[in-house]
Amino acid sequence: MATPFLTLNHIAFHVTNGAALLQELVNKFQFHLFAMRVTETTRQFAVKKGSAVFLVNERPKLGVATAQQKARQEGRLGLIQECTDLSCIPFNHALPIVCPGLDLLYDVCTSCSVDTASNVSFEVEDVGSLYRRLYACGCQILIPPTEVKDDSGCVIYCVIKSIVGNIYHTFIDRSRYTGEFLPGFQVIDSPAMASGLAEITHFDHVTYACPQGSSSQVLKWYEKCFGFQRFQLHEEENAEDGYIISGDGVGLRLTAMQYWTCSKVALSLPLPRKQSDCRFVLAESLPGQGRNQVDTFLEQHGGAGIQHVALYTPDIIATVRTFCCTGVQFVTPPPAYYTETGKEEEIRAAGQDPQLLSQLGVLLDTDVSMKGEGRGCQGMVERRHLMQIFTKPIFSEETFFLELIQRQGASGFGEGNIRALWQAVQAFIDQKEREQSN
Ligand SMILES: O=C(O)Cc1cc(O)ccc1O
Ligand SMILES: [Fe+2]
Repeated sequence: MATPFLTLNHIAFHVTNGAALLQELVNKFQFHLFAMRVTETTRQFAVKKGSAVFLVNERPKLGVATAQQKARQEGRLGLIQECTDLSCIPFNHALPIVCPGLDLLYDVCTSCSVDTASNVSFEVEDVGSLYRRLYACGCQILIPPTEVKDDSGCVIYCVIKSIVGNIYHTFIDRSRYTGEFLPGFQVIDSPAMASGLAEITHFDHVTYACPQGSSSQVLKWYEKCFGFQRFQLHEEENAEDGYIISGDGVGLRLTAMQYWTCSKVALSLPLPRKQSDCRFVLAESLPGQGRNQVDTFLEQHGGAGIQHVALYTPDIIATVRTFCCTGVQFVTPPPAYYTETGKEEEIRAAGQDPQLLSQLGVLLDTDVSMKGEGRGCQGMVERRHLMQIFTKPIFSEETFFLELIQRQGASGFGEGNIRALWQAVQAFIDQKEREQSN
């Protein structure tokens, strides 16, 4: 079976209060609200920054739907006011329309009772053939290929369930659609906020929190169904075990995978294959290491799911500075991180200011490798850098958070950063638990 070419279209949330998450993404993370769909029972908001698009799905208000349907049948109700109060949207734009149809479009309602990021949606060339492949693989199909049209054309999409927790995937062929987002959405003509000093270009990776021992099965499923391939995060990583980081309170196994995307730059034959920009990381805790953030996620989320999404920024310093002013809260790395032997020199060698990084809580790791070795010439040391920071959880539970990442040549993850990020998240969770028990 030919490997399907995928392009990330959007990542969708399912939340109880869509307007609150919208506010957070727009006001704090400076995403731009560009399309929305409001029905009698549900609201869907699409926001973007660079090529990173989030879709905020508000859980349908089923009680309201039933009462309203009844009222309407009895001729007691015209347009429904209750669900269309969008006064919290920080833009002046035309009053929202009430679209026909009660359900969410391009998604399904997740059974998850807490707020969650649960759908990674891809653009594909041929939904029909992908659907046949997925059907043959025994995938659970939630919405078979379905056509949706509006004045700008039509798309075909299907939705399938991943084997990981509450994660779904929507596959969309939008080759016959010229609109901004997807049919059924009202495009919002609001000026994009100047991205200014907080530029995000794309999603760098999506990390799933998985139960212990499940990563290899998940990897096999994604390989079989979508042609994903293993991606090595670290040169010392073992093919069977993944990248294991343990000791000093850390007990983490990471396994990464990537999909193939068809380069849109040159569509000449042979069909160009390009590694995806966005990778998938499977994170599981190691046995016997005590309480930890992956298991906290599984407990509070009610099972496996998307633990975090990493947003790529070409200037992490400027982005973190801006986000601190807009009210984004970041976890604090262990203070010892910046005073470790050699860290200051390492940061300086990367062209960064150690004091500034420490003030902002940005982590920097270096991947050192030999270049030109074994070819008769003298090996040269090549240093590639990686800077990262994690936000505090976005919802009220210790579940989903965002990451900012800037890569300077390094394509994997460094152990120092993973340890420090783990400890930073753990310190936050432990502190919150202490506060709650007092
Ligand atoms: O960043 C990642 O995708 C992996 C990761 C997960 C986690 O729980 C803590 C640190 C870390 O680097
Ligand atoms: Fe990450």
